[in-house]
Amino acid sequence: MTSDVRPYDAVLLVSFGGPEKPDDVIPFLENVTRGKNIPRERLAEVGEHYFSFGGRSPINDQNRAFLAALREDLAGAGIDLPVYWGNRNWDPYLADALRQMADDGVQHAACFVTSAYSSYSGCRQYREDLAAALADVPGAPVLDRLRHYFNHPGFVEPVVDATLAALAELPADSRNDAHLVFVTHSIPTSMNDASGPDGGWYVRQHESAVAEVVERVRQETGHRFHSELVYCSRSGPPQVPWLEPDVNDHLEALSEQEATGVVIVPIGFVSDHMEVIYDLDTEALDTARKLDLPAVRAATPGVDPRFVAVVRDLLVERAAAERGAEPERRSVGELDASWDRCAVGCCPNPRAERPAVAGADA
Ligand SMILES: CC1=C(CCC(=O)O)c2cc3nc(cc4[nH]c(cc5[nH]c(cc1n2)c(C)c5CCC(=O)O)c(CCC(=O)O)c4C)C(CCC(=O)O)=C3C
Ligand SMILES: [Fe+2]
Repeated sequence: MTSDVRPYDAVLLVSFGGPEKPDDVIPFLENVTRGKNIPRERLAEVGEHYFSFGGRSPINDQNRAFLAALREDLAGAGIDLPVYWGNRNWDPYLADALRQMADDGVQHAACFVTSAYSSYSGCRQYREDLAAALADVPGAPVLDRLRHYFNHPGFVEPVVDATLAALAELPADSRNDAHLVFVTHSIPTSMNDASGPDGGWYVRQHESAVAEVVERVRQETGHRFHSELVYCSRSGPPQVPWLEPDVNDHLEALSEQEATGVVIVPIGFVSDHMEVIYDLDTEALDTARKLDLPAVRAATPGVDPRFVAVVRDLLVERAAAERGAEPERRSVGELDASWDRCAVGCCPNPRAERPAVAGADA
């Protein structure tokens, strides 16, 4: 039975954090954008996205649900480990979680980050913020980071099922020529060019996940759908190039090409973040409506039991590797299972170097 998790004595869920009431919105945005080159107009605009949902991001509730499901999953597999939760940008902060862990005598924790892909924003920035939190907390545990899971079957399978379910919701006569529009968070092209150990991994990992979902949808439906990888939530000054096309521009192009319908698959997001409920459900679906283009947004993995079990699989896998074994590393598609420790210089900070945990140099 694969329940040996030595040397780990805790799991830490590491996430972004989000505001929970209107008064939180501005301080949260200040936390996110400190030291970043984000125009004031963009900040005001993003603030309005949060205010239009009552000043409350869905992300913390998503993480609470994930924590509950994860505790149940581990207990069900006979793994008796405490699970903690800390965010980069909002309460409960990473340092709060580490303080609690130190008080509880935790010595060696495995971190699961709610970002599936490699980039400075999705990887090293979390590792830096964990290092900064460690520096604030005497007696905090040693931290390892569980590997990227964009190509773990427990992530890919829920996305496939969600895509099939969304396809079934399209009007029957628009289904066969529908496009699968895979969406992820845009980042500066320079950040993609530098992502992973030798560059380009952010897009490469997405393309591999997309290809695998499209192939599995073909196996299920007997039909290879048109598909594209596009982007949402661009920020930064207009003269700085970010990954394109934007999902709204892409929908317009599809409409001009007389596409019959689209399924919007938020492949870059593990749960319903503000980007999903605003940038996709509010803005992109509105664009599609104006274009008279039938569109359905596919669900995110959220608390799908297969996705929750990814944490356990990676925990058991990494624990075995730390004990010197050679565990099976599950992955699907053309890329191998991702690395356990990021190489020195992996996903570099575009501004200034800061200490980071859990790298090859740790
Ligand atoms: C790759 C990536 C992910 C996915 C990986 C991961 O999940 O971590 C992600 C997630 C998220 N981004 C989020 C929110 C924001 N991101 C911003 C700004 C930025 N994101 C960037 C990239 C990413 N972001 C970048 C390059 C910037 C520019 C500033 C900078 O260089 O850092 C801003 C500032 C305003 C704006 O400029 O839009 C906000 C408010 C939330 C919370 C949502 C909620 O509340 O539900 C989540 C999960
Ligand atoms: Fe990295």
